[in-house]
Amino acid sequence: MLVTLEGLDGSGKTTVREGLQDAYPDATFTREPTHDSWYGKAVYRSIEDDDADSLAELFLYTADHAAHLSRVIEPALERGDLVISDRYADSRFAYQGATLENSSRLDVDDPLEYVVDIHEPFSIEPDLTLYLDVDPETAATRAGATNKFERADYLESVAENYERLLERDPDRFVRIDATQEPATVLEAVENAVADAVADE
Ligand SMILES: Nc1ncnc2c1ncn2[C@@H]1O[C@H](COP(=O)(O)OP(=O)(O)OP(=O)(O)O)[C@@H](O)[C@H]1O
Ligand SMILES: Cc1cn([C@H]2C[C@H](O)[C@@H](COP(=O)(O)O)O2)c(=O)[nH]c1=O
Repeated sequence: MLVTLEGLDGSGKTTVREGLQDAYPDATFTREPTHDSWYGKAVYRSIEDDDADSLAELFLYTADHAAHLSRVIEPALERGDLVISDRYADSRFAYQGATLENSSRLDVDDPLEYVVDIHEPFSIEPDLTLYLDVDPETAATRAGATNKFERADYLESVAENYERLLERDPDRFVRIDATQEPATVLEAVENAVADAVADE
């Protein structure tokens, strides 16, 4: 089973992941951008570059996702592991959908749909996606505004895209109010994962 954690920067994904590691010690925990591949390193170079080409950046993230799937996710799912990924394809739909909406690099009506379509032929849809819901101001403050994505005005557009994704896929997403105390957020997440595992 593939479970993904999604949300704005600073929404608390890392905090939740650490709690889930205690509850599910045998699960495969992973993340995007990946931390242990040259594809992920290329993505982090792009994140640090305020002038990065937005279209090139989309394909860097997508290349990292392709390698992540073949090297980590697919083998773990084939072993029968519970796989929990801190960010996954929805981050691309929401973040690069927002970046490309405000750029002249792509001549399409709906950048979010374009990014979804790119993934369709090769990616795997998660069984469950936990959306840690915080407002953009709280997200930017918590994240510390250390890179170009962690600005409240940009995160506003990203949050709108996440709302579109939740609307189009209500059975896959579970919305968690991530402005609550960390322990309450973790409890809600653990309950949602336990329900999904029990239903499998
Ligand atoms: N529920 C919460 N209430 C208040 N503060 C929180 C909560 N969850 C996390 N934090 C704090 O917010 C900051 C960001 O949390 P965390 O690193 O878990 O978020 P993240 O979603 O992984 O961020 P990023 O996407 O930027 O890596 C940390 O200082 C963390 O202690
Ligand atoms: C996977 C992915 C991530 N991003 C953005 C979101 C963050 O601002 C950075 C790095 O993520 P982290 O969890 O804070 O380490 O990258 C993105 O724009 N598109 C993606 O597909």
